[in-house]
Amino acid sequence: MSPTTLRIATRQSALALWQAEHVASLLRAAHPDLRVELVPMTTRGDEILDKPLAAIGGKGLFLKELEVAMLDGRADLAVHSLKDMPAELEAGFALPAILPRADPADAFVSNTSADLAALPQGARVGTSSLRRQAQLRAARPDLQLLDLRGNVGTRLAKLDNGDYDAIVLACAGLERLGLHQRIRSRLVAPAWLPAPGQAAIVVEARVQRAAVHERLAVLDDAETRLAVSAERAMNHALGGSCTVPVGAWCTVAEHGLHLRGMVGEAATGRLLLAEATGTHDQPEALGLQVAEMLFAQGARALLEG
Ligand SMILES: NCc1[nH]cc(CCC(=O)O)c1CC(=O)O
Repeated sequence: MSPTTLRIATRQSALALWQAEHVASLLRAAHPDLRVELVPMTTRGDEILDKPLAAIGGKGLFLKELEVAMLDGRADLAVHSLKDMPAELEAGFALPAILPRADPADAFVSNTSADLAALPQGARVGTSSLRRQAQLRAARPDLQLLDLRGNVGTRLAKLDNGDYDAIVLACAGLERLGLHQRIRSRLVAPAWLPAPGQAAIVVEARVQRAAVHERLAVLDDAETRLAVSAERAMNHALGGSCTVPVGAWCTVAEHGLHLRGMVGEAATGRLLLAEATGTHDQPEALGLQVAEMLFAQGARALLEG
């Protein structure tokens, strides 16, 4: 029997709520008979704001409570930013819908400088992402890199407060929150790589709930699924977690896929880069191939810190 109500588990940050509401309205439009409700909740990851994510257990912290709600029957699905998902899904869960990707670029945000090159010598840049730190260090070894965690709004407030000369955020998140005007310049591939899965919103549900999957199928974007499958396969092969600086960017053309991958070292700004092309039917094989190329360049030493 097809469900008549779908309850969406979501975190309560402004970005998470926007994304859950976005999925809800797409579902209501696709299925006029369906009731769709949000079930907002707080996760461990939202509560611990004073420590780097890597030190407190990583990305799974933002998912656990939402997955428990699905297991308990308090929610039917959960909406996430794909880049916040661990490389490996929890057993019994699937991603029945991957939405069309937004702008995957990172954003340079500053009240004083127009872009990275314009920052004064020794300027203070805030980001807790090791991937962003490594690429900042590579481009501008002189910069002072400072930790910065919290929701998008919190990070912007700390910038405006004068704690930093610039910060780096995802363009997609700023656009969703109506903060497009905060983007001073875009940090774009191939010179700057986003996180695997950046700018893709995904819907998670229990594997066994086939009727829920049927309702969600209409939201799935085949091209985005191909691109992020390659990026996530690469990240997974590299042992990907948020404790390692990994960037990935896959483009999809009629004749095939093109994947670029990066493993970096935040402390030195050393970057290993690799790229390869593959076919539409084997995005994971392409991800593995680029991971192998990075290992051949010595990625293991960087990944093991
Ligand atoms: N780590 C938080 C997070 N998770 C997803 C996004 C942006 C939206 C997306 O990538 O879909 C952000 C904010 C940021 O990195 O600036």
